Amino acid sequence: MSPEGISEQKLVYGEAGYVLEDVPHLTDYIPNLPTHTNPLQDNQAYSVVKQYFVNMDDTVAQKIVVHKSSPRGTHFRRAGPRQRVYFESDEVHACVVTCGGLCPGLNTVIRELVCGLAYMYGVSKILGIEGGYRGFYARNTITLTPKSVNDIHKRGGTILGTSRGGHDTSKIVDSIQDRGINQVYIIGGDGTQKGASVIFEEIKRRGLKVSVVGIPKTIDNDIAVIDKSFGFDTAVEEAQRAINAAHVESESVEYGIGVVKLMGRYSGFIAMYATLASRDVDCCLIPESPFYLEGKGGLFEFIEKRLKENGHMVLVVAEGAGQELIAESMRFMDHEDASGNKLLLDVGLWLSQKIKNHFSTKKNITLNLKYIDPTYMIRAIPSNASDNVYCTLLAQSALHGAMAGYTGFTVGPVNGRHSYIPFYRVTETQNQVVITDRMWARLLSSTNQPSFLSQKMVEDARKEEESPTQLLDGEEDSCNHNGVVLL
Ligand SMILES: Nc1ncnc2c1ncn2[C@@H]1O[C@H](COP(=O)(O)OP(=O)(O)OP(=O)(O)O)[C@@H](O)[C@H]1O
Ligand SMILES: O=P(O)(O)OC[C@H]1O[C@](O)(CO)[C@@H](O)[C@@H]1O
Ligand SMILES: [Mg+2]
Repeated sequence: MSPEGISEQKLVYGEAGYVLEDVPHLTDYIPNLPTHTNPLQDNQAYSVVKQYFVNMDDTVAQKIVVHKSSPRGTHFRRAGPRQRVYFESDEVHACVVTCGGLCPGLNTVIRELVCGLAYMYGVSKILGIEGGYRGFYARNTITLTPKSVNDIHKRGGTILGTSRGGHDTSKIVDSIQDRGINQVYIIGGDGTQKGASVIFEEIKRRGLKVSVVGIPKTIDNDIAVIDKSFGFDTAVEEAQRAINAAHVESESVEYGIGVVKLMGRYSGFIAMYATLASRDVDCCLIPESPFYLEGKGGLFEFIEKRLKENGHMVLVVAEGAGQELIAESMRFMDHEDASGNKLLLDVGLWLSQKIKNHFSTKKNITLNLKYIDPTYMIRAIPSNASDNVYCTLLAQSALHGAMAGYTGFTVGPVNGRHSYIPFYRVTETQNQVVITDRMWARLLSSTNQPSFLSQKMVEDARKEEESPTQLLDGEEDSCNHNGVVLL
């Protein structure tokens, strides 16, 4: 064990710099566990599929842009059903919990976990834990069956309820142990995955035959390593309605400005992709890219220019953008939510006021500014078709992993292939937009907005581009940070 009580990393080295960052297995701490034939072997739907079972040696490369002489680098265990399983169908007692903020697709993941366990593995004991982590010890449970979850994917939110805070590891593990649960499916964001990791450590310390599986959820797309998180596509699509409204409003009046606030506490992915998708946005502001209002190259100057050119403009701002500017101009209150996440000040309202004041006092222009905040409306809708498919794959990959005896892992696509990733890899950093990367450059050239970067930042970024190793790393970052859609 490392000093923090976290298990040692399971690293397997191969030739030419190959490294497998493997996930824990129940047999790591419970020797001589019996295995069983995978029931899928006799399942009509699967028995005809060639090579249905994943080869034990299959791994997924984290870096796919490589140079001739570069080492092969980090790999993760490929997700999918295994020939042998470590649970018999009637032995499984699974539970599902949802934690953190809402996200389109939560109900789809719950549904597919229940249906997958029941239809593929013949599991009949599945519990829903109500109200997030604290529900393990403070709330009732719900029995989940394929019938009871049949049409929940058509609803937004989570049928189980969710919460922030309330993670009491020993009470949670006591509850798991007392109820005889042996597969725990935990759906949630970065905080939730940290919580899942300590639950796994405690289960391992107690020597319990319990698989702990994390399914990454966050509308912000800020979970590291995986290509993108479920609900993100739905959010980008739904954001178009708000942007369209802002565009219609602003172009219908004199000096019209539409300001749209989108979610993204630390990462501006929704704002960036919604802007790129729309083409009606004149300026996108995200937490990763500092901006300034006054003076040459500032936001006010750009707004004035666009208004002169087009008579109207649309501005998209991620909720975490410009927080340091707001803090400077207001009495800053450093508040946190129950999980310790920083509570943000409303950048949309603040910015709208600042823009209106500037033009009325300094330019003698009365703007027609409409501020639209669709954030919770976007988060509360059901997932779209592509997210539904994605949620299904996530759920199925998760339960195949648990049945195969893997534990202490998060499931997710890495370069398009579903993989089992150790908890520490998804919790050690947050996924953010890299503003010296090509995707942000694409956005800047699409909106033709200023970069707001100082000369020094531009020079530093250029130096990085000129170094071949840096370039390689940068390319890889693009893949993981910007999702599977990179060209
Ligand atoms: N370091 C941690 N250790 C144990 N539990 C944690 C930790 N961080 C957060 N949690 C627990 O995880 C749950 C969810 O955390 P949080 O509210 O930060 O949401 P999240 O999972 O990050 O999702 P999102 O931020 O995308 O809405 C909470 O119940 C919280 O107590
Ligand atoms: O649900 P709450 O506590 O209002 O939190 C809102 C936050 O949750 C997120 O939607 C992430 O789940 C962020 O985008 C947002 O800042
Ligand atoms: Mg979080």
